[in-house]
Amino acid sequence: MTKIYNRVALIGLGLIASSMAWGIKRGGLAAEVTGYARSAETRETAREIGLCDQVFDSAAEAVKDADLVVLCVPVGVMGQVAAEIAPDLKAGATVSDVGSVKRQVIADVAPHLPDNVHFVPAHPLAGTEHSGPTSGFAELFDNRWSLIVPPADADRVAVDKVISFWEGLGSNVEEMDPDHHDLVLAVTSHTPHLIAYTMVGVADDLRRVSESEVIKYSASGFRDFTRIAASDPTMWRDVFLNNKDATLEILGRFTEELFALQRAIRRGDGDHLHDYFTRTRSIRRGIIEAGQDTDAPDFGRGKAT
Ligand SMILES: NC(=O)C1=CN([C@@H]2O[C@H](COP(=O)(O)OP(=O)(O)OC[C@H]3O[C@@H](n4cnc5c(N)ncnc54)[C@H](O)[C@@H]3O)[C@@H](O)[C@H]2O)C=CC1
Ligand SMILES: O=C(O)C(=O)Cc1ccc(O)cc1
Repeated sequence: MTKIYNRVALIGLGLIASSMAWGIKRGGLAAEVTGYARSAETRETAREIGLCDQVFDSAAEAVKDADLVVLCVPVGVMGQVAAEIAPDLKAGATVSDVGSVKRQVIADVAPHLPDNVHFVPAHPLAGTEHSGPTSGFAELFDNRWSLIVPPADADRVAVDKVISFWEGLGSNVEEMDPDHHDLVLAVTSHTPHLIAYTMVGVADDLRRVSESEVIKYSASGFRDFTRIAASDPTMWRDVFLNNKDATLEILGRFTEELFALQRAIRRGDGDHLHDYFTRTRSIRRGIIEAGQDTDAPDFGRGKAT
């Protein structure tokens, strides 16, 4: 049990905040956790399940006396929430967030914060397709990366405390610059989500294949697509609207490659397809052999041909 903060305030009580609340309890990372969510129903549920020590009816009350305030709302409303809490932040407090996009969130939040608080944005690379206060679990961040994205002039002590906090929640932590974060996430998370949404939409449009067949006969790839495409629409709308440049860049490259593969299929160019798939297979194997896939214990090992 390592107490890092006296009072932590969680604003927005969905999947990530509820996982943090349970994880804070598990690790003894704070003496007290307070919470606030916009909807009265969410606040009531949070009270019923004992998610926080206190759930307040306003964000201002929840952040009073908090040493760490974490914004756990969709990225499109981060700025609005920062403006709401700014007058009530304790001097010397740290404000952080868990948004999936960093450059726009920093641009939206930073101008509202008083000079006497620290701003240390973060992003846990862990989640599920579920949302809301009952969807969280303490183990969500175990052995997953959390990226810390501090401004260049950030207070080192404040940054190190946020790092210890995420380590206490079970994460492996690395620091990253906001633009690079947004490009990496556009490749590894945002564009893949859009592709999953599209593929499930295509299957839904194709009336010759019934819905029950889609589920019944789906091999694991498509099953994963349907899981991902069940993610929260508000959260993902905000991700794309706020990481426009990087996702458009990656989508542009994706569609070019897709057209090239489409042409190879039409022309019967098996060499193109085989070369392409050989290259992509070696990327996956390289990641696993380098021991960088924290999720894949043995998968694929010893099968190199
Ligand atoms: N779901 C995931 O897999 C991951 C999500 N994130 C990021 O974490 C953040 C939260 O996502 P989730 O917990 O999944 O969402 P969620 O939908 O489960 O929870 C969001 C919460 O914010 C509240 N909220 C919305 N607007 C608000 C406002 N204006 N003021 C106060 N509360 C408000 C909602 O009532 C809800 O309690 C997002 O920024 C998302 O990009 C980061 C990593 C993974
Ligand atoms: O559920 C999944 O597969 C995810 O990809 C979870 C996720 C969603 C959004 C993030 O910003 C980080 C992780």
